[in-house]
Amino acid sequence: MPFITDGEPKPVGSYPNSGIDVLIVGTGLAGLTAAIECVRKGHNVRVLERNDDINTAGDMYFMGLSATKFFKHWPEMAKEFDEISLHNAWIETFKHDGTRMIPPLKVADRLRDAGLNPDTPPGTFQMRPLVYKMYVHQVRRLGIQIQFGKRVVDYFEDEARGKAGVVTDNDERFEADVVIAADGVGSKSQKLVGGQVRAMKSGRAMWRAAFPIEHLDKNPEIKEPGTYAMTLTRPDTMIWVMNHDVTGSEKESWNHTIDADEVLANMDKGVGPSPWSSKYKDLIKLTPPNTIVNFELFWRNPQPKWASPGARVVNIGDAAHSFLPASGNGATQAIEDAVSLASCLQIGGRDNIPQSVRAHVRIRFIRNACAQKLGFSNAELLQDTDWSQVKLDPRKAQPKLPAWVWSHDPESYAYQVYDKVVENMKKGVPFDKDDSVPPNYPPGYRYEPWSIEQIMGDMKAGKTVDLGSGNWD
Ligand SMILES: Cc1cc2nc3c(=O)[nH]c(=O)nc-3n(C[C@H](O)[C@H](O)[C@H](O)COP(=O)(O)OP(=O)(O)OC[C@H]3O[C@@H](n4cnc5c(N)ncnc54)[C@H](O)[C@@H]3O)c2cc1C
Repeated sequence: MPFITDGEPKPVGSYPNSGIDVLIVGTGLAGLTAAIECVRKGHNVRVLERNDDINTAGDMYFMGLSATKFFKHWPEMAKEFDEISLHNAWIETFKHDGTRMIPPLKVADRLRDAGLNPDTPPGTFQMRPLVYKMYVHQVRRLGIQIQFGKRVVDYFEDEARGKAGVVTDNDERFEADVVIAADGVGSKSQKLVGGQVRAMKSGRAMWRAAFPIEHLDKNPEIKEPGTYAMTLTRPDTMIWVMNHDVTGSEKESWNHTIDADEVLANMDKGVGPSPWSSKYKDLIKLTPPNTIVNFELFWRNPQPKWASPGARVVNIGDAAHSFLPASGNGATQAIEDAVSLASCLQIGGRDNIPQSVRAHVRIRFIRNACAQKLGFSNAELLQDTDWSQVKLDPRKAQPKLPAWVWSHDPESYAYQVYDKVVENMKKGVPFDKDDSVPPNYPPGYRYEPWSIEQIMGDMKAGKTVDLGSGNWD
């Protein structure tokens, strides 16, 4: 079985050994961040992954500033992130029929116009394969042990012995002081942890593809950057994303590809807005085979149960809370979770693992529920843009990227509030009445359970998404 072990572990700003054995399931962004940060916090880390290798597939996602703050501890990673990031990018916005709605503007100028510092943007669009490779390089440098081909089918905990563990499909058992379930949507830990929520069909899906830019050489007109609405053009890669109504062939899987002909036939049938510009169709025709992912979008309500009864198994990332891919927060919140949990475990130490796990969940839940709601409202905005308004005011097509999301530092926040959170837990203060802890969610917000059914009901009645109390800007 392959291990990644050829590195020399020298984390910057590292902590002494905590004696805490951590077992991580999953090598998504959540699992790999947890592995890297747990090493720095002095924990002993082992990682299990069901696949035979790290899956560097995918196209693009939005990486929020808050998720990159921990790079300051990892200079090689920070350097690589800078190298793979687009500098001097510019954006223009087109309608599906090819009409230009917002003229081209340098991203830096757009940020300056919004009163933001272009050197520290709220986040950047990144290519998943490049970010993943950057993570893999860091994992290698640290010599973190990843055991591939280990499909976890069950989780358990033994409170008396202070241990938790997993069982694989080959009946192998792995144990540790704490197990981090970073195994994505539909985590196998749900049987033990509870908190399973129903996945609701949204009726929507996305065609998305990333491929080498040379494929566009056959049609130079299409190669012009910025010809399409939802595209990212990099020097070597072309990426496009189109939202559409379900056609019957989509799946919630990043490996589920379909033919270009199917996309074109559906466009001709009037799936999604029409008429589509012929330029979009030409782009699809040039997309190489086995490249277009047809990803079905599911909604899941927020749920606060992320830890097992004895708090020795804890969900992070998509395993705890899923985001719509268009909401721009799934990767960011997954990384924040990992950084927060590694920190809480360090603060509490080996004798207080369940307390630290519960404090971490309390620190993260309301923030995530708010980010999910914001993401939902942003995704709806992208989908149902009122173009007549956009012509008048480009900000109408702009997703909200408020300071409470991007300015957050999940590591320093955990150190700032941990003691107070634990004190309030001990006093029995409910998590949604914890006014003595500074918020990491919209200032002034008071958490109230909400559901997607409610939001959809409001939207069908012509109301805008009610985000709730507090300052969400
Ligand atoms: C191949 C792939 C491509 C993606 N591409 C994009 C994209 O282009 N754009 C975008 O916005 N989002 C994409 N995502 C989703 C995005 O990465 C996540 O939503 C987000 O980063 C949260 O990550 P996560 O680590 O919580 O979950 P995930 O990224 O889903 O990672 C979960 C990991 O756990 C492993 N795993 C699952 N079940 C088990 C099990 N039973 N036993 C052992 N291991 C298990 C999986 O193989 C995977 O490595 C992609 C995800 C994947 C897996």
